[in-house]
Amino acid sequence: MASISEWYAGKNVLITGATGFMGKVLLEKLLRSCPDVNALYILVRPKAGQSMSERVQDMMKCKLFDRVREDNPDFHQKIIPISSELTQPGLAISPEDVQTLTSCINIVFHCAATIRFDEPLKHALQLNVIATQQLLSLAQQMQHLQAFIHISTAYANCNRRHIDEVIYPPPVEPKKLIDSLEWMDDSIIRDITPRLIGDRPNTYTYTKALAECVVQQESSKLNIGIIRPSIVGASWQEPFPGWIDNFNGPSGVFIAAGKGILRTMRASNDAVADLIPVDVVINLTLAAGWYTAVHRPKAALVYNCTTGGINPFHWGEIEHHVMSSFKRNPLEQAFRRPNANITSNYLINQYWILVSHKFPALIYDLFLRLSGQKPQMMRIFNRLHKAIGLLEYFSSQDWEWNSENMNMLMSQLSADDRKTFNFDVRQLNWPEYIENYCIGTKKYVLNEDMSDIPAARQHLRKLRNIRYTFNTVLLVFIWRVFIARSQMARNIWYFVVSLCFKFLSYFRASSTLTQ
Ligand SMILES: CCCCCCCCCCCCCCCCCC(=O)SCCNC(=O)CCNC(=O)[C@H](O)C(C)(C)COP(=O)(O)OP(=O)(O)OC[C@H]1O[C@@H](n2cnc3c(N)ncnc32)[C@H](O)[C@@H]1OP(=O)(O)O
Ligand SMILES: NC(=O)C1=CN([C@@H]2O[C@H](COP(=O)(O)OP(=O)(O)OC[C@H]3O[C@@H](n4cnc5c(N)ncnc54)[C@H](OP(=O)(O)O)[C@@H]3O)[C@@H](O)[C@H]2O)C=CC1
Repeated sequence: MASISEWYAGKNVLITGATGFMGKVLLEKLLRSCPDVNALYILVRPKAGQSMSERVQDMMKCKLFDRVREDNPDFHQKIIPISSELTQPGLAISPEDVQTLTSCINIVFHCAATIRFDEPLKHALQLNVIATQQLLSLAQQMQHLQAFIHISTAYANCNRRHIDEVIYPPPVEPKKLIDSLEWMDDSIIRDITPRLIGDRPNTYTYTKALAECVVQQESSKLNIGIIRPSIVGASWQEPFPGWIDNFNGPSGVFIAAGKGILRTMRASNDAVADLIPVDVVINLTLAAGWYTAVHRPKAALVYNCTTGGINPFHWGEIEHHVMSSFKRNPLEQAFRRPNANITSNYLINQYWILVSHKFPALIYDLFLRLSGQKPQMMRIFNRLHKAIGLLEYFSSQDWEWNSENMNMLMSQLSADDRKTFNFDVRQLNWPEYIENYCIGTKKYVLNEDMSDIPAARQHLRKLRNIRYTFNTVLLVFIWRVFIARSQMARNIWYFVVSLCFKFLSYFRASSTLTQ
């Protein structure tokens, strides 16, 4: 049987969400490990004042593509951008482009989605469900399509504790919901959203569950695979360790902790931190594409792409390794020395928020005001509290995912494919991975130079000295206030001083005796 790379040779691939975190890694891996792939069609929209082509050109300059660039400087010729806005009717693809896609595409990878946890329901539905439906309709017109791979999330069914590799009945029939939301006013939708999402934490997980149902409805007409990654983190090995380009999920938390801003967060020390490296997800996705096309399973196969059941690691351990990594490789211009702690106790967390977040922010903003600058720390903390508030649901509990299909797929690969498209997370060394992850946030998200580490360490030493001085001054001040106001404090003070004095005289006496 042909290897995975051989199978992709000569194929035309369609990717949605190629400008996103996972889409970019998918594009890079295809170009690097399947060099004979014919063309990669990517659906892209203009954004933030940049045209589609400018965006694609910028993307290809990204460091992520360095290895591909080395192997093949003309790699960009294989990438064919197609203008598309997924929230528009017909995905806003021109009739000529529809014609091209329907006549040549062999495999579709659907990565695009809104992953924001606070997305208004109507928009999340539009992008995560309706766009998926429209893409499936387009796929049905593709004359040479062999597989359709949909990227879902392991948390689509996070209202269950144990999650099998099956598509669960949707919370509501997607079509009915789409029809009803069409005529509803935004304010009404906002009001009924909590009732609709029920025991799911946000519109993201809710609409991803509906999208799976929409995909299943088409599974009799197409060869479909569904990938459900858990919390996707920096790359483990490919194209280089620690590659990450965004603040989503744990990355923003790590950065905030590394900068010394985040000191406390609600999370359970013993809960499994189901992180999965992005390269593992992409390798599995490409292998699943190959398997779906070659073996044509009768029903859509779901792959829970998780680590918890295979090589578990816990939030408490993550906290420890993140902190020690940022102490060894500090971020530049930290606000305070990195020292974040997680707790599952609401009241303790609130106490530390007050003492370690709000109080220092207030003092710093006061300092900024007095020095004629605009206060900003309180604003940063308010945003941070909003973000971590949305993540706490996922860090305070754990889930069990069955990952039999991932194991089955691994058993189907040749020894060479298992190396080239490695998704065996049993080999993942967590401390090493977390170290590279933290360094990756520094290098690729914050664009900090590793040569600045000595200066960053020096800055941390300065912060430590400021803290010691501040604590000493505070202690002396509080004590002075007490001594001035309370006879009892004065008595304690004299007692402690006389005790120290006696202790010292005793030592002096005993040392003169021994001479
Ligand atoms: C050491 C302790 C260790 C303890 C560990 C505990 C860790 C727990 C982590 C648990 C993670 C669980 C994730 C669960 C995932 C489900 C997986 C998925 O399926 S789906 C995948 C998971 N999906 C997600 O993770 C999505 C979650 N994110 C959201 O929903 C929204 O970003 C938001 C509501 C948090 C903020 O909305 P809003 O206020 O409107 O702000 P915007 O978004 O518009 O961003 C504005 C600017 O700020 C930037 N920036 C953003 N975040 C941070 C940050 N933390 N910091 C700094 N900066 C940040 C951002 O880049 C942007 O910059 P620019 O472009 O302007 O230059
Ligand atoms: N990151 C994670 O932790 C996890 C992600 N997933 C799933 O993986 C997939 C990819 O996630 P990730 O790469 O992290 O997400 P990103 O937010 O990084 O990327 C989303 C992609 O979708 C595109 N997109 C969004 N809206 C539109 C639109 N209206 N029209 C055209 N394109 C649009 C974005 O394009 P643009 O650049 O133009 O905005 C971008 O390319 C998603 O389906 C997500 O649900 C699953 C589990 C975990």
